[in-house]
Amino acid sequence: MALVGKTAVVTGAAMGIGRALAEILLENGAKVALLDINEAAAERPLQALEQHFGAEKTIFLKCDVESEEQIRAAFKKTVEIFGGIDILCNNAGVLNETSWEKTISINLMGVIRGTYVALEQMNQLSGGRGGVIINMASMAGIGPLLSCPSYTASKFGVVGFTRAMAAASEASGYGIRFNAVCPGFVQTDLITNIPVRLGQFSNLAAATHKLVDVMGTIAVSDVAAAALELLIDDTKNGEALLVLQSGATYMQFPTFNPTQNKPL
Ligand SMILES: NC(=O)C1=CN([C@@H]2O[C@H](COP(=O)(O)OP(=O)(O)OC[C@H]3O[C@@H](n4cnc5c(N)ncnc54)[C@H](O)[C@@H]3O)[C@@H](O)[C@H]2O)C=CC1
Ligand SMILES: CC/C=C\C[C@H](O)/C=C/C=C\C=C\C=C\C(=O)[C@@H](O)C/C=C\CCC(=O)O
Repeated sequence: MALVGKTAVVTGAAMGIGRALAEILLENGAKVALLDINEAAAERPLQALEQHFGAEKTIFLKCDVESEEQIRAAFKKTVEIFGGIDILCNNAGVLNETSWEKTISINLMGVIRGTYVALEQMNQLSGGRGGVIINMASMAGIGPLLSCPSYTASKFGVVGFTRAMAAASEASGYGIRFNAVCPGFVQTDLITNIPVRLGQFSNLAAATHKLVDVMGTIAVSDVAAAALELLIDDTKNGEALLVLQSGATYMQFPTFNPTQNKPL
């Protein structure tokens, strides 16, 4: 899908990966609604994006992805201003093993909430224009990160939800592609203060720091470039794209023969 003239919504867009997603979408000709719970953090990046791409191309909407009401209001405003929604990047996420219910509510339920509300606007079966939904998972959605079981569960959930929605969309004719991005460690605020974020698993902080050292970190622009590939390539649906220092790799998952219930 060419992005010129399209409208995108990015959650958690005030900083980090979300901000980079907004930037690459604008660079490729889309209009972008930046949604975030943190209005103050969005102020400067928004000014910079407005200066660079034009004030008419961006809008900031305060929105907590834990609230279906706020998501619906933000999407409605986006449609009023930009005329529709073609792309949703469910990106907002936290790492907090102490408030693990919140981690699940934002990282997994936030993706599901955002998707279901977006379907109201995007689903071709209900008058929408179709499009693409990108969900920000993690390498911890492919293999377990020992120091963050709840975070890992949230990201496994995001990968599973994305793949199931992709199949549902194809079978039903929503006209929407669904893909997940699974980055390794990325240079953002989320990988600071790791011991505090790990809560009862803070004894595993050293092992996690060691993994960061071994794997290295990637830049937010690497993640945005991977997301762009999934957005523009119309053949991609139900993919989980692992993004590491060594490059991006499409994950292979086992397939099952439903009649024999064993791996093909
Ligand atoms: N930094 C990393 O190493 C990796 C991050 N990810 C994922 O990428 C996504 C973005 O993370 P980063 O940019 O690294 O984090 P970040 O902490 O730099 O940015 C997260 C953004 O989400 C916003 N946010 C948090 N809770 C929210 C809520 N309830 N509603 C709306 N916005 C909310 C924050 O205000 C912030 O602007 C997350 O889903 C994260 O799990 C995935 C793999 C690696
Ligand atoms: C503290 C957590 C910070 C950020 C979370 C973020 O989403 C990044 C996750 C990055 C890595 C995920 C690792 C997943 C590990 C696994 O799959 C393990 O089962 C395998 C462990 C190591 C493989 C790497 C290696 O040593 O070659």
